[in-house]
Amino acid sequence: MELQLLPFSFPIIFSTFIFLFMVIIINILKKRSCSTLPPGPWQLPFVGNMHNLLGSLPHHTLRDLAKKYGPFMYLKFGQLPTIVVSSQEFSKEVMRNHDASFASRPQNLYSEIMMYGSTDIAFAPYGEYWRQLRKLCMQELLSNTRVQSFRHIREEEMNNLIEWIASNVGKPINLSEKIKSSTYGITSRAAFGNKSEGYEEFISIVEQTVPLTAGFEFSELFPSLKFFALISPSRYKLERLKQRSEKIVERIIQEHKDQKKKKKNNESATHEDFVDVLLKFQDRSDLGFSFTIDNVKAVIWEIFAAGSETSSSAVDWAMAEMIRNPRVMEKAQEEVRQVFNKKGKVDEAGISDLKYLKSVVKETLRLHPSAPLLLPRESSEKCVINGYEIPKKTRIIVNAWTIGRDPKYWTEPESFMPERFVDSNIDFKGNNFEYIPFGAGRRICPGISYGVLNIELPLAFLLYHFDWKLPNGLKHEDLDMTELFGVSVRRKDHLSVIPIAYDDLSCVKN
Ligand code: HEM
Repeated sequence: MELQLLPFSFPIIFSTFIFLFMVIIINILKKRSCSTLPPGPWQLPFVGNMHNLLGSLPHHTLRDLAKKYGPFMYLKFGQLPTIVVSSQEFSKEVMRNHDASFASRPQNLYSEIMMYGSTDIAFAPYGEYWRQLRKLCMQELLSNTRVQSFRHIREEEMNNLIEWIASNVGKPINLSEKIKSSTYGITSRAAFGNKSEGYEEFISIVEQTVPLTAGFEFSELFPSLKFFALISPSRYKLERLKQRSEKIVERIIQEHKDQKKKKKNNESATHEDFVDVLLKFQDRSDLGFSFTIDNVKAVIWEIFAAGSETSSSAVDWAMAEMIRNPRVMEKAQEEVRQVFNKKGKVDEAGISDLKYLKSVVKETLRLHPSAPLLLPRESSEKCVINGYEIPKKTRIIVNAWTIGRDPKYWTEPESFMPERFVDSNIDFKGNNFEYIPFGAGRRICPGISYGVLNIELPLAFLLYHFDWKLPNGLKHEDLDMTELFGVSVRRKDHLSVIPIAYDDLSCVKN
């Protein structure tokens, strides 16, 4: 079968190469005719599969290029003109001084398919729809009151996790898997009210879409070659995943509608989940913008994906870093135990007293920002920065990972030293441009409080109840910290560890 195809496929491959060669030459000529662009490599045609072809992750490769061309670098991803920002100074230019010009996002295959034509918050183009939807999200979904209303869910899920670990004391466990399923459990209950049927499948769909969210697919890098977009295997994969996720979301929405009919009007609104809230706003004429059932589905999907993957990978990194740095682990445990020993159990009320643990979380997000290249932005108008003219529709990538490790701003940048944050005013709210794990400006992450609580609380539980050992005599300094590519960067290996009980665990055994 394969041999029969060979005579046909050779001319196709050959003509594709000739065509790509022509595209590259045209691009070189175009670039040379414009002298106002920042310096940079003329072309990076295969950046989409950069991690496979060059054996390097995009944020690493972009850092190496920035060392050569500077922190405000121009390059082309295929046909896409792109600026890569790798310094505090230029990230401030883009996300504060010229924030309005760079507040849009490029659309991609993922946002077109999974986000119902980019009608979620993260991919919606900058404009009235995004503004209204973001306001709704900030006031109704991710407000402090709403985040607090999920406290019992977080504590219950954490107690379940501790109970499971308690039954496996002294044995190696896959902590990464357990952290992930607890975090998804919290988001699932906050979003849907329970771990509804199909929730495991929903998680698996999110995981399969993660590598496709970055918009680095071949067909996306050459948008004028429309044929490639039509036959793209990613399109086919995403369409199939969407069909599966849509069935689950539709069933959840129907269950909520049925429950609402049964509920009496005066029933408490304090236990509203995200789906309840979003359905209240669907098709409302007084909303000032059209919010259809497809838009509801896009936001549900987004909150589920954004709300779990980011926090669970941060907990995983924090545990791995502390296991590699026993001094930090001991100090963090001492603090957690001092705060909660009187109560004999961890609860959310005490989290605000964990000054050192909060610094551990900040340090984790400095070295391992969940989204190392943030989410790409796109210029909505021509704009001049540092004398360079950035044309409309240029893609902007901010390399938060590189900035977080730059020796200009950080002493011993590669070391895990939470102390650097202890008496420092630097935070992640978008005011310190050398530290931007949640981005900055108009499009800064709206889920900071929700996300950070979902990192701090699990860590407090894990550190309070257990000491941790590596299995098979593995030394702490040998723990592998290799990253796995995706829009959210996880550790490549699962964290396999042995829990040793610190207390009698009576609080979770009851
Ligand atoms: C550790 C946790 C998290 C990290 C590190 C993180 C990081 C980010 C980053 C870097 C961006 C892009 C910001 C920019 O372009 O300037 C972003 C956007 C976004 N995040 Fe998060 N995030 C986290 C948790 C969450 C959670 C829990 C939610 C929701 C439940 C969420 C929802 C969103 C949304 C909707 C956007 C798009 C905002 C917009 O475009 O207007 N994130 N996040």
